[in-house]
Amino acid sequence: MTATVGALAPISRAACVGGGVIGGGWIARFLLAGIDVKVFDPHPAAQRIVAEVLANAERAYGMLTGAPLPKRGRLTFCASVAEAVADAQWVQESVPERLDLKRRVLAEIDAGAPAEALIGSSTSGLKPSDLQAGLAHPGRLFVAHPYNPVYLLPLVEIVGGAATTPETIARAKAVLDAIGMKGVVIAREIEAFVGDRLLEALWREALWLIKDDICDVETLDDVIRYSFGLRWAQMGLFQTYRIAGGEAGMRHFLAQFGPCLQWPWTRLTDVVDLDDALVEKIGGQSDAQAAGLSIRELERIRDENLVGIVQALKAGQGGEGWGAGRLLKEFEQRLWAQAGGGAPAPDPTAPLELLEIRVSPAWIDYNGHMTEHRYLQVFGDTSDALLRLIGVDFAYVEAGHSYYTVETHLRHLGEARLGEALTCTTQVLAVDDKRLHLFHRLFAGPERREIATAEYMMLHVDSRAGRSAPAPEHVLAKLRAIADAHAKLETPAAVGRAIGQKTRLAAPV
Ligand SMILES: NC(=O)C1=CN([C@@H]2O[C@H](COP(=O)(O)OP(=O)(O)OC[C@H]3O[C@@H](n4cnc5c(N)ncnc54)[C@H](O)[C@@H]3O)[C@@H](O)[C@H]2O)C=CC1
Ligand SMILES: C[N+](C)(C)CC(=O)CC(=O)[O-]
Repeated sequence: MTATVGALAPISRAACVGGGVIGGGWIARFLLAGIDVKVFDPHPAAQRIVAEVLANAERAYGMLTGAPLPKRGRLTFCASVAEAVADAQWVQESVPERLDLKRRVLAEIDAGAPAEALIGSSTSGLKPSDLQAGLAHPGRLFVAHPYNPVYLLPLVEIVGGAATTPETIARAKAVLDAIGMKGVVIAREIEAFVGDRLLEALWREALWLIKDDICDVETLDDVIRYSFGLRWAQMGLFQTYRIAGGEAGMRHFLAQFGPCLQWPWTRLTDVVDLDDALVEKIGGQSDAQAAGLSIRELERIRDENLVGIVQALKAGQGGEGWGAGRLLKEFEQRLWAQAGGGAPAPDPTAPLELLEIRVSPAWIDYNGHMTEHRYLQVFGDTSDALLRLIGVDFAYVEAGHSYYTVETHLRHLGEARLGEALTCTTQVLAVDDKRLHLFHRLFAGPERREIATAEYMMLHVDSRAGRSAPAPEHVLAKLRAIADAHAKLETPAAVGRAIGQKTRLAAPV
């Protein structure tokens, strides 16, 4: 992003021990929150794998938000656990799911990390008390169980063991909240916590359905993704079933479907034997379902879909946001608040670069490229970025003043494709005590193809009185500084152009 802020969290240094599927996701999550990360993973391809996950994460963030993310943290690969954790404020352990291995690695982390460092384990099911056994400082160890992909899915189950201090839990929650995650504290430790208890039940049942030839893996996945999978992204199990009880709600639902629990609707108590034949059956059907797409390609498709879902949820509940969408909205507001204000340093040789974003999946129309109203959104976001730069931020608007757009002339010059990087620049053409005349230009791709321009007239308003009003001197001073610098730039040929102008000029023939 062009506009960046400092690290968001109460921490600025993390260590990740294990950089596989989940460790790689944590690394990306921390780095993109502006936190420096040191990594230890003995796998010979660890650096390549982490780089690929990070590239996917950056692509996804570019599509997810136009808010000013912090400057990316520094990534360092280390030769030992001790070197990785030596100055860490948060250490995240993500080594394979084996108690003996985790205990050995956690003992090394505990011995090498500063006394005040938090130590989270990504374990999917081991109890934190079992991980704490033998540690010199067990009070700072807790389970921080994330969901794949860690850089997009916000939930972390925070589970304390017998020795974990309440202060550790509170500090862990504060760090996660600050980096846009949702740390939920699980009241009592239990193997597999809450999420994996539920997933394990579904997984166990699914394996039986495949083994017993009730359906194949693709049919099973279709049953989920065309039905309750869609519901679960926005409401959980209980709220969904409350609605399913009709006007009488949850009590009626329990009365109607409670007896089914006694019927043979489940084989959950039996564990399926994952013998070679079943592994081969599932593996073969899964290969066919993937239709040649690599894991990285599937990850990118998954990420695009998740971005689209979270963005839809951001617009939910009348624009207030809902669930994971509301969390994103609140996170973005904090990012804007942290980035807002500050004296502009106008570069007299060029228009201001105020916005960088990638084309989101939800922005693509039936023509296969960015749909027209998203151009206006990008230009609007660019105007907002300029306003924040001159001090017209949330507090300013809440105090009853703002700039409103009164006229826009948008020209479409080219197309933008899914995932493409967009950059928007602004030239301040003129300023007086009420009016602000701007010219934005939108560029796509690394070669910066100019794909649109927008000329804006904005008016300073007293929003409570509902009429225009002069802007205060501190805002005007910042604007004039930019306008004076931009006065030396060439006025774009399209300024003042009207629709159909050329046709009208040629009409007398
Ligand atoms: N894969 C998933 O969907 C999820 C996994 N988890 C948990 O995350 C942890 C890691 O799982 P994955 O990332 O899936 O496994 P993975 O196999 O993808 O990655 C494990 C990484 O740990 C490294 N490693 C092995 N020994 C090590 C050592 N002594 N020191 C440092 N690194 C070492 C390996 O080289 C590998 O890169 C497990 O506890 C798992 O239960 C949690 C949530 C979801
Ligand atoms: C399969 N799993 C137990 C490792 C899954 C998880 O722990 C959470 C997830 O991301 O599904």
